[in-house]
Amino acid sequence: MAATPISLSTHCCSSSSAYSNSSSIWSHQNPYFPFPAASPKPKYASLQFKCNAFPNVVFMQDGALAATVAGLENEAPSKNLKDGLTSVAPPKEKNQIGNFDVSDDKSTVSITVVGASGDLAKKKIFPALFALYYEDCLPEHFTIFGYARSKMTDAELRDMVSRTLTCRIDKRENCGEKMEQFLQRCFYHSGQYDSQENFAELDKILKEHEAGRVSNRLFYLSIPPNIFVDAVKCASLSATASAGWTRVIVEKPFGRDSESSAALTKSLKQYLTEDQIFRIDHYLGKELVENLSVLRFSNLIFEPLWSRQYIRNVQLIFSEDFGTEGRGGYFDHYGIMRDIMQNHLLQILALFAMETPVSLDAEDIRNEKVKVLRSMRPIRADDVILGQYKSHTKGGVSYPGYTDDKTVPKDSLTPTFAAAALFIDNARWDGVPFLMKAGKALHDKRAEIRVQFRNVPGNLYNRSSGTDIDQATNELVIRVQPDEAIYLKINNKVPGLGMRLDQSNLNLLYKARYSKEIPDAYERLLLDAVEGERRLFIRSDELDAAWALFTPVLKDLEENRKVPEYYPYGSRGPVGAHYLAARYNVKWGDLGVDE
Ligand SMILES: NC(=O)C1=CN([C@@H]2O[C@H](COP(=O)(O)OP(=O)(O)OC[C@H]3O[C@@H](n4cnc5c(N)ncnc54)[C@H](OP(=O)(O)O)[C@@H]3O)[C@@H](O)[C@H]2O)C=CC1
Ligand SMILES: O=C1O[C@H](COP(=O)(O)O)[C@@H](O)[C@H](O)[C@H]1O
Repeated sequence: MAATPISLSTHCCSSSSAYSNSSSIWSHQNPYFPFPAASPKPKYASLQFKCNAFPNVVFMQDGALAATVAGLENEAPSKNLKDGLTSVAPPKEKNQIGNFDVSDDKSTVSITVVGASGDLAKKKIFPALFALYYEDCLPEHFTIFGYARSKMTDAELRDMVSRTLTCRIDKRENCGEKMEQFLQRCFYHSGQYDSQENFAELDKILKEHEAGRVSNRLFYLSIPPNIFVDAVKCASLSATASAGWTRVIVEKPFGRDSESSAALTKSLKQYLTEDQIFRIDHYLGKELVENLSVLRFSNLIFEPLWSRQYIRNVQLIFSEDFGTEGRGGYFDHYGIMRDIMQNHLLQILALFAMETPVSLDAEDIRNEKVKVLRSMRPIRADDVILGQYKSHTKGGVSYPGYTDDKTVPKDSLTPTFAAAALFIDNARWDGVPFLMKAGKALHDKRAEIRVQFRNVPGNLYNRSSGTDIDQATNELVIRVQPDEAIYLKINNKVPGLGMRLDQSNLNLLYKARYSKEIPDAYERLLLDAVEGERRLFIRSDELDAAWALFTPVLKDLEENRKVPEYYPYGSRGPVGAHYLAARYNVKWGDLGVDE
């Protein structure tokens, strides 16, 4: 029986006076109190999306997240796709995958991976597509094409895809059988990225596979950025879907500063409308990043505390325990601030700090994110610490330094580590340091958000308990990876007759709570692109705002040839990061005992 999703759209409060010190946070008069006493009946409850990967969660067409309640009937209204298209069959109760009826015989989706012979295609895109297929998330009629200059037959592509299957599905039941079926849908066409003629050949073959159905086409540009525009031009002029939609997923880097990013956007827009461009930031597809808004807007207990009044600082931390191995050539042109901070960490910051959006619709969310980015104070070069890893020998194993990579110039000053202090000059966040730290070749691999709360004023236990309560402020940690978790550090009494305080974690560890594995970010994003759901993709004004923030400081650091602090491969990074944090009275949270 179909399940009825209950809309979780928030009925949001006005928060204009929320930063005053007045009323108790628990009071119903509190302007942050997000739900009216009696929640109105959801406008509609629709089952627009459902596949095996997400059995308890459905996405409404407007992007609203809805929880299913088993046993109730589906009341789904239907809406057609925006950008596009010719009619898609109205939703049915069964076999509905997002905007597609999986058993719809009239339309088809062709996904072309441009740059199919490359690293990202093998490592992420094909495995994600297979996982979606395995979970029955792709429409009934779909075809996958690999396109690149390398000469390959269909059989060779299939062999490559099956050999590089690194996805979470590979140990599952019937994986081999499903893979065989999936591979039968994969084809390859060799061509140049700047040849309209070659794309016209692709178009011809796509048409044969589409067999007269309404064709919808998704091109995934998994190629180096200098050939993005050529490929978009040729795809758009020679291989656009004639009746259905055409969308293009673009991978970062989206330029290396405001100027080059604007030029790229301008060039892309010669051939595509903004609605057709899906700029990927795969961190937005990570489960815990997706969960950030749920945490904030569907729990009463967090949103009232989400401001300068209660939060002392926020830390956004990314570290990898390996270097730029194999990607030094690309990396040296960008550095860690462009590779990680300007996009992944800044996107998380925007989601973390935004005001409550009007709805969960993509445009409403992206509007709020842009406002955060535009409210940010210019980053001072003095508030940035740069580092670069050097070789190190440990336990008889020697690890290379960054400049030992043959594709990196010996005198490169490109930072592989950076820490920075950022501020949002708006009413909610005035004065709260948002500290970012990102590095390669560090001692561990992690990505997390740490929220350190203010001290308890006039704390009764400050002196008598023998605990340094100043050190024991509440901290909320959202661990994006690995071992996805949300935990809250609280102070509690050590059991016994005495009065000694301890700090413990209230811990939601995903692998203990949920038996199903977490889908890879690329699965979610590819599915969203097929669906036309833009919430997790970067709009051009968001991108402009992100570059407007980072370009001046990058220019300053580069023009002044700021020398990075050298840190040994596998270490915790430069000491300068600690001085930077101390300047704002902050201690990095990832150095604690629970780490
Ligand atoms: N790899 C990763 O982990 C990540 C990659 N990205 C981005 O994704 C995109 C693809 O990355 P990745 O797969 O690593 O890239 P690759 O360097 O592996 O390039 C992909 C394909 O593009 C073709 N190609 C490479 N260099 C050139 C060139 N100079 N001129 C024309 N064609 C070329 C090659 O195919 P052929 O010779 O067969 O035509 C190659 O197989 C890039 O934009 C990258 O920045 C983003 C995040 C992570
Ligand atoms: O975009 C990038 O991300 C990866 C890290 O992604 P993750 O999902 O494995 O955490 C990073 O290694 C790479 O340098 C960067 O370009």
